[in-house]
Amino acid sequence: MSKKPVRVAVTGAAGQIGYAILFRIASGEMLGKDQPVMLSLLEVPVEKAQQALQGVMMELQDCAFPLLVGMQAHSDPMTAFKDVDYALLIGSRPRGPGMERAELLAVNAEIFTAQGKALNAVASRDVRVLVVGNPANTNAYIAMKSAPDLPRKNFTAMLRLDHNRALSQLATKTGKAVADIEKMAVWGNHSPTMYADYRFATINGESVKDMINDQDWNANTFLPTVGKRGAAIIAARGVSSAASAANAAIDHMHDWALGTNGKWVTMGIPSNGEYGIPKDTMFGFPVTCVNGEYTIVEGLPIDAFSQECINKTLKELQEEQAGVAHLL
Ligand SMILES: NC(=O)C1=CN([C@@H]2O[C@H](COP(=O)(O)OP(=O)(O)OC[C@H]3O[C@@H](n4cnc5c(N)ncnc54)[C@H](O)[C@@H]3O)[C@@H](O)[C@H]2O)C=CC1
Ligand SMILES: O=C([O-])CC(=O)C(=O)O
Repeated sequence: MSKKPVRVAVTGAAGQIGYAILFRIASGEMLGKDQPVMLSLLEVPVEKAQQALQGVMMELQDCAFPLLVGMQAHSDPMTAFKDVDYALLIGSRPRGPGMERAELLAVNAEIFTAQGKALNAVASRDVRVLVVGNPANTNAYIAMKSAPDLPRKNFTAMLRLDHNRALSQLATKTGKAVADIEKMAVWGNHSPTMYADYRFATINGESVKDMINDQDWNANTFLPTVGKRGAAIIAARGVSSAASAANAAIDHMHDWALGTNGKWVTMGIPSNGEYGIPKDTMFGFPVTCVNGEYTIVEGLPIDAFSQECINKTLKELQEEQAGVAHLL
């Protein structure tokens, strides 16, 4: 018997990432090739955006995806999020010329407060939320805080792009296959302060740290390359990463919903105090997933260099959190 369809909301559906992700969700790459989906697509109530969204929907229709059993365009989160099982919050306000960080945080706080409240009011009580729109961790924190009737653990932020970037850099450095790398971890904020940590990583059981054996490369090449990759892509393309961001969002939701078979992945999730990260901080942690639930990989030793990196990214997140506290 075929599975009952699930409702998937995507915000910013007519944007760059929207265009790169919707076709993959509809083809079953996110939730499985046996899982029918209904898409609930949210865009701003602006004629140009709504018209562009209609165009994307025409293309989705033209793909005749067997798993796509329904789709609707929306301009109000209260209708877009009705009964949704999964919500990918991609649309957000980008930083404009001369815009201060505080101003960016404030305009996004408004968007994610409204969307958190709408999820709280109308989404499935089990909705799983991924925030992609930047600043992703703080936007996810705002949405979580605005949805007190939903489980905190169901709000997550996207660190998977940093995780995947780190895997590729390590594969290139070691000359080994990405698929053979296990136990990668990325800690903290989706920003250049994130700490991509390969101390526990293995390739066919061998330690990646021992294989590379170069702390200077770690501190002065690897970490800045992964941390500043978003900016490097903007410099090269003129616009920010979209296909790789969409791919990371697919990976994040896929693994959360369908499990990781014991493999570690990175998710931005609300802390419960693990590794000394204050409760509720939306922080990148290594996790494993089984049956729609994630579990933090606990008990990893944190050396002095790692602690310094973790403290730095935590400090930035706490400053972002403090910057929006009066709006929550
Ligand atoms: N967490 C991560 O790893 C990454 C995050 N991003 C972030 O993802 C976001 C989206 O990126 P793109 O698709 O390239 O941007 P884009 O500008 O191409 O598209 C964003 C879309 O969101 C819509 N939008 C804005 N506010 C909205 C709201 N309140 N409700 C519904 N829709 C809304 C806009 O009309 C626009 O169509 C940006 O904030 C970007 O910085 C991008 C790459 C990686
Ligand atoms: O840097 C940006 O603006 C987009 C982004 O988050 C990334 O590519 O990691």
